[in-house]
Amino acid sequence: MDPIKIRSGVSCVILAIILYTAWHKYKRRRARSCEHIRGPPSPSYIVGHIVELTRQGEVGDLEYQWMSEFGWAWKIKHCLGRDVLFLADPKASTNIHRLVSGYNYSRTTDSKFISWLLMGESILFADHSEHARIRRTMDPALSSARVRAFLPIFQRSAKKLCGKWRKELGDRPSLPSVNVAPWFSRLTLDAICEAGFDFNCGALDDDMNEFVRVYKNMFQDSMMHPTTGSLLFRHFWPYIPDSALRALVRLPIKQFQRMQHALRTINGLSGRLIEHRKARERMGLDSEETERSKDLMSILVRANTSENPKYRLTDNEMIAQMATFLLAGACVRDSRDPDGHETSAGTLDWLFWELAKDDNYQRKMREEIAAARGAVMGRGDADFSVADLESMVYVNAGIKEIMRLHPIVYLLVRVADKDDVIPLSRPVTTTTGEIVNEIPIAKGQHISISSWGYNRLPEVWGEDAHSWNPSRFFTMDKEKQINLGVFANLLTFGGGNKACLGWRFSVLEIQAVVVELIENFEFTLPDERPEIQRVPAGVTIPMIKNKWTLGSQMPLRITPVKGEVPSQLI
Ligand code: HEM
Repeated sequence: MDPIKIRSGVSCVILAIILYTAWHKYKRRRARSCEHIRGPPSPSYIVGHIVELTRQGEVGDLEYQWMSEFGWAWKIKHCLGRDVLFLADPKASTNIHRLVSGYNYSRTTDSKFISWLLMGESILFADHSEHARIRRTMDPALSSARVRAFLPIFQRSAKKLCGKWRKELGDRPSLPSVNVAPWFSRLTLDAICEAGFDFNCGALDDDMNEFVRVYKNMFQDSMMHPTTGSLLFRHFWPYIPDSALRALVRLPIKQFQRMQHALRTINGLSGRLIEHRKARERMGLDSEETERSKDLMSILVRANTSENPKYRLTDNEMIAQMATFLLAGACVRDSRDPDGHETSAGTLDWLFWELAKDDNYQRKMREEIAAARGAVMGRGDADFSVADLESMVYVNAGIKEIMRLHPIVYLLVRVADKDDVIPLSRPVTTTTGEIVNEIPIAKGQHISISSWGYNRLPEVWGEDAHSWNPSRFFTMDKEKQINLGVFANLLTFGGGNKACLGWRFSVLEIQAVVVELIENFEFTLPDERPEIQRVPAGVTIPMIKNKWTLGSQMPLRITPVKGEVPSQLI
C-alpha cells in the first residue's frame, strides 16, 4: 500500500479521535454546567441581559422578578450567549465562599482588571496563593484589637460633623433639607485617612486638596451605566493574556483614564507616606507603643518587615494595598457635582433615610443612647467605649437591618476554577421538569451571587423581608438561618477567604457615627418628600427619581435635639 496513503489515513484517524474527544469534552462540560437551569429569555444574543441588568431602575428590581419566577438559582445570558448562573441560595453561596482548601472560585477577569485600574496590584486583583500571601500581611492591620484603637478617630470625626451642622443651624430651629451624602463621604474619608495613614485629609473642612479631588465621583464616573461597547470589550478580557490586557486598558478610553489618573495620584501619595514611615521604623521612632504607629500603614509596614522574605510584599504591592484601604473605606462625593460613592458612607445614607421615616425607632435609639451616656458619665469616662457601643441593642439591630436591606455591594461575581457541584438549600425545577438539589458546575462557569437577593429572602428573614424592620433581629428564629458571611448572617461583606477585611472597621465606624448623630439631632424627611432610588453603579447609589444629574442625594431635615448641647460641639 502507498505509504503516503497510510500516513494520511492514520492522520485522519488521529484527527477524528482528537475532534471526537474535544466534542465529547465540550458536550460533557455543557451538560455539567447548569445547562438545564431555567432563566428569563434573552433579549439579545449580542448583549444578553447584561445591559438591562446594569441599567435597571433600582438595584434588585430584576433579581426580585427572576427570583419570584425561578427560585433561588437561575441562569441569565451575558454577551454572545455566555451563561451566568445567578444564586441567592445561602447554601450555594457558602459553598462558593467556603474556606476549605481555599480557592475553587476566583473573581472574574473583568472585576479583577477594573480593580487593577483603580488600585493596582491590590488584594482584589490577586488570586490563589498570591491572594493568600497578601491577605496574610493585611489581616493583622484590621484585627479586632487594632480596629478598637480607631474608636477615638471615629468619635472625633462624628463630633466634628455635629459641630459643622450646629454652626450651619445658627439660630434656626432646623435645617430644612441637607444632602447628608457628601457629608458622610467626607467624614469617612477623614476617618480612613487618619486611621490608615495618620494623615489629616481635611475633607470635613472642605479642604479640596489633591487627594479629595481625585477620588471625587469615582464610581459614578467610571462604573455607572457602562456602554454596550465597553460591556462587549470586557466580555473578551478572559481570553486576552494579562500582559496584553494591561496594555489594552491603557487605551485612551475616558472611563479607564479616569481610574488611572486617580491611581497615579494616590500611588504617589501612598509611596511618599510609606517611605516616610519606613524611615521612621529604621530610626526606631515608630514602635508598637507609640500612638503614631497604630495606623494601618505602620502596621502593614511592620507586619511586612517581620514577614518571612518569601511572603513579603513589594513596595508596589504595599502601595496598592493602601490604595485599596482608601477606596474600599471611602470615596468622595460633593454636593456641587454629580457624586461618586463608597461603602460605610453609603450605608450611613440609607440608615438615616430609614430612620427619618421611622421616628418611633429613632426615638428608641435615642433613649437607649441617653441611658448609656448617663452610665458613661456616672463612671467618669469621657466617651463611649467599644463595649458600650456593642451593648446598644436598638442601635445594633438598626445597623444590621440596614446592611440587610440595602447592601452597598449588591452582587459578588466569581468564575469556577475547577469542575464542582454546588448544593442548594432549596431545590429548583430545571427546563426538563426535573427537581434538583445541586447544580453541576464546569470550570470556567461564571457565577453571580446576589447579596441583595439572599438578604431579602422571606423564608430566611420573614414575610416582611422587603421592609425596614430592625426588630426582626430581636425575635428572629436563628434555626432557620444558614451560618454564612462575617456579620449577622448577611452576605453584605461577602464571606470565606475573600470576605471584606474592613468589616470590623466599618461596623465600629458606623456605630460611633450613628450614636453621636442620633444623640445630637433628629432626622426627618424634608417637606418636598423626594423619591429616592437605589441606582446600580457597582455599589448602590441613592439618587432622586428623575433627577439623576444631581448625583448622589440623600436630603434630610435636621433638627437639634432639645437639651444641653455637649460642650465639645459649641
Ligand atoms: C459598609 C462597608 C463595607 C462593605 C459593605 C464592604 C463590602 C465588601 C465586600 C462584599 C467584599 C468582598 C468582595 C468579593 O467577595 O469579591 C469586600 C472586600 C474587601 N473590603 Fe470591604 N466593605 C466595606 C468596608 C470596607 C472598609 C472600611 C475597608 C478597609 C478599611 C474594606 C476593605 C476591604 C478589602 C481589603 C477587601 C478585599 C478582601 C480580599 O480580597 O481578601 N472594606 N468588601
